[in-house]
Amino acid sequence: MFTHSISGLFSSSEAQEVIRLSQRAQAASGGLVGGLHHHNIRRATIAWLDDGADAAWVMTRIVEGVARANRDCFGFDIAEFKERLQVATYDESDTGHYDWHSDIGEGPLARHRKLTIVVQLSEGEGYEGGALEINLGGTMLSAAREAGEAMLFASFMLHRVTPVTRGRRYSLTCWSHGPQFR
Ligand SMILES: O=C(O)CCC(=O)C(=O)O
Ligand SMILES: [Fe+2]
Repeated sequence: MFTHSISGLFSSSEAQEVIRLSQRAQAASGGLVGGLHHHNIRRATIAWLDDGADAAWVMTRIVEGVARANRDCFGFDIAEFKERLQVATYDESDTGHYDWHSDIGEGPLARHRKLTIVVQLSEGEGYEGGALEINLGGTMLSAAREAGEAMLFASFMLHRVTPVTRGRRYSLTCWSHGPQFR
């Protein structure tokens, strides 16, 4: 299997705190970091968590979760975390979504992505739609919706976020890197 979930990687108050840190990062940069992706494939606002002292615990928790899951389940050759933590906001106002895609791409970083981890930051009752789905080739796996739940999958797997039809969904995404799959 190329997917694995971790229940309660963050508590719901920790998830709230991550949202707060991302809003502060965005305010500090005049809202321009990452910015708004507004096209047919993806409609979301992106912020990157700075690695200042009060956000360092977030990365530590992610690295621990990924390392444990990789040891127990994936066994991938993972060497580094080369990208900052991404907080995405999908809003009802523009039916935020992310169509089917793989996280492995042409770029110097995207080429070396091995494992993707996505953490739910919003409470599942706070929005409708906005489901993170992973295509297992015929069957679909829906990620748990409670705040703090983590879903990990091989970065080459197709996944999507269905349109948010009510409320707002925040998610935290991080990629780990290593030698290209072969
Ligand atoms: O927000 C999510 O649940 C998924 C984000 C994602 O797939 C990505 O940033 O590549
Ligand atoms: Fe993705």
